[in-house]
Amino acid sequence: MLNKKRISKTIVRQQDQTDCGVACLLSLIKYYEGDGSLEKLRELSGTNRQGTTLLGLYQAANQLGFDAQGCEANIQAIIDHRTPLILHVLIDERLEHYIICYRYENGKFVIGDPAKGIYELSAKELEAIWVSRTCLTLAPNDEFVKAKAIARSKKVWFLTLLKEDYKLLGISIGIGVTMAVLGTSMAIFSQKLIDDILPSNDLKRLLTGLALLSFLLMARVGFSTLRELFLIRQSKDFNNRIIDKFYDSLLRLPKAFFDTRKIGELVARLNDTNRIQRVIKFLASNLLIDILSAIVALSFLYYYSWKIGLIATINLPIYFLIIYGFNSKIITAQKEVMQGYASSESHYINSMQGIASIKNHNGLNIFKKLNQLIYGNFQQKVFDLGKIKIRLSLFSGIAGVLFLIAVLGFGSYQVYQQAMSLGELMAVLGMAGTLMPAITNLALVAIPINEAKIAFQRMFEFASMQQEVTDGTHIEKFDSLEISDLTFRFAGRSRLLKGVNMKVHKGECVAIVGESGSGKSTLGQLLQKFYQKESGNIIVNGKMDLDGIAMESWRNHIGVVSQDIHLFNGTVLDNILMGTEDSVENVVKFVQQHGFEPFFSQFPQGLGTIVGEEGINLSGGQRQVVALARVLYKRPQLLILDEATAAMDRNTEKFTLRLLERLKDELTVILISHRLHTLKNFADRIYVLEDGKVAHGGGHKELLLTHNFYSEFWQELNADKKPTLVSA
Ligand SMILES: Nc1ncnc2c1ncn2[C@@H]1O[C@H](COP(=O)(O)OP(=O)(O)OP(=O)(O)O)[C@@H](O)[C@H]1O
Repeated sequence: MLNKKRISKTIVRQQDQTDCGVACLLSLIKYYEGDGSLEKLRELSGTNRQGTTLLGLYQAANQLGFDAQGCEANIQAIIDHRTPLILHVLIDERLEHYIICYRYENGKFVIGDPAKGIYELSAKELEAIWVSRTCLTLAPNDEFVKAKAIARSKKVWFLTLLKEDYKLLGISIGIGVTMAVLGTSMAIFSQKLIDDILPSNDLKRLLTGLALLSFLLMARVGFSTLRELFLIRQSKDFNNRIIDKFYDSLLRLPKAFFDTRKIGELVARLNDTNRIQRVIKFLASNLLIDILSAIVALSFLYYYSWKIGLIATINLPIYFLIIYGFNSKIITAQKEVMQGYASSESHYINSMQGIASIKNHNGLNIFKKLNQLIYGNFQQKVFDLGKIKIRLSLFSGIAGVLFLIAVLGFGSYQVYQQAMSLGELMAVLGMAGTLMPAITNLALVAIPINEAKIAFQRMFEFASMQQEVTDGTHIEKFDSLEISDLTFRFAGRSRLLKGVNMKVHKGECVAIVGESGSGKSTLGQLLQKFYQKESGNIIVNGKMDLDGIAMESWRNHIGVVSQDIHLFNGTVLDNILMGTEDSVENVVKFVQQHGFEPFFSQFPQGLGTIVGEEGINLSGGQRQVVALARVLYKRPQLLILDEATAAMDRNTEKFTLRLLERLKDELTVILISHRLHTLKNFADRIYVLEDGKVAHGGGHKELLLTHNFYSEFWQELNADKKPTLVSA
């Protein structure tokens, strides 16, 4: 029998239309008691704005510990298949969608639909929408990680973050306990004052009592200040530590992670760490005091009147029931607020970065409207959460008032009956006055805890991702690189490189040319170890596979100037040094020796000119010159230039090529370029990338003998140069 309860508990709803595939996969992960997030699955499956391919789902499932298989099947095969599978269907004859078919039972298919939930379909109904007849079967294998194991590692991660704070937190908790006890002194004193001191007419007793009370209250103020001090110190240390750890984990994630993320979302998550700290502080400062205040106050209530104590005890579960009812609503609303915040942050960054395109396209109004929509949506979520919180406070507030009235009413009755003194009534009211806010705070504690839980969850999601593999063999120098039968595909995409073969030796310059989108830059990125190849070999120095070489060692030997040059905030000098400790004189010497001086002297303050967001904007060509100086200063042995001269004027490009020619003995160059005319005299070999393979390779003359992308260029150029008859 199919466990429908388990299905309805584990089905994950899609966040938008493109998520249906990953939502199906996540539902099945949860169905098999695992855990995960849409975020992670999106990355593993290469989900983008068009959605997820079945191939992407297959790849993600296999990486997550499933034995997955994509197949074509028919209805009978699904009836016979007794475990859940994902079907690719067509809704309303046009919309591609994924659903889960859990099982065929009692003449119907039990369907889990990330858009609509759980329902049943007859064979005929399913046949009508399952047009492609493709499906993904999956069964968890030994590598499948159960949710419990994930929760354990989450806990360990969190505790390691908090470990160094135990002492400070312990001290502030200790102070908190003392404060909770001292907090009762006022109530006790009021009882003594009314029942004993005032009737005795003894001024000395009154003064002694007041002095004692002043001392206790002062001590409370002193302790409170001290505790605040400890807590802000803990805040500072914890925030530094958590951001340091999180930022470090982020930087160590593979490049593929950043390809699919919006910067705003990442920044929002970094800011989320503050929420966690706020809650730790709140818990350490308020929670324990509230618990202790409640216990102490309740004990005193029992001490003065067991009946009033009982009234209080009965009242407590009411609060917790109220909170329990609100819990899931708050969690969902809070998640949405955070998501809304991340989206609006991302929208700001995106629009600021693309300000030129917005202006050129007269897109101000559209972006303004978009902002109203995105930010409005965020504020609506904040409003919705606020409404839930207000409802919660309202109910708990009403329960509080009812409780106080009950205590006052019953206490007054006791005084009428002379079962209680007036002073005791005052003390009881005082105690009830401390008990109520403490209980209300405890009842509301679910909110910050949930907030921190979500923030932690969002942070852990990134921090726990597989980082770049950095270890391996160190190499002393670079001699040669040989690529054979290299294949590669981006997650969920068809194969981009289908068996690339090429080689380059020390002192050589090879060029890679081909149409846009043929995979040249991707090949360059594979050489930078940004992505994992699918198959084939990249052999370094004739013996070592690139995969086995330590990341740091490899990156020490290579230098890259890529299509998108990023200059960091700081001076030109800072950008050349990139954190290396060296004297300015040495950099100046380097700049002079390499002939960069005329370029940098054009900048207002030469090497000291501030570039990047806070300084002047350099032209595209100037940026490329700075990037070239930066990479050569690193003294790489293998230089990868990806359209590195594309923005330069003819003279600057000539300077660059001459400089590289000069350095050729100590430098191997891989040049990815569309500037084919430059290659004739510069490149020792030219590889033409076509349909994922090196279709042609050789020197300039050799390539001109066959028909290819490179020879076509020269043919057209020569044709253009032929004299034409000018009609009179
Ligand atoms: N991170 C990515 N995820 C998925 N697909 C990608 C990613 N990066 C690039 N692609 C795709 O891979 C293909 C090859 O891109 P690549 O940048 O390597 O081409 P290219 O030959 O260098 O093009 P160009 O000459 O225009 O620079 C393109 O279709 C591109 O859309």
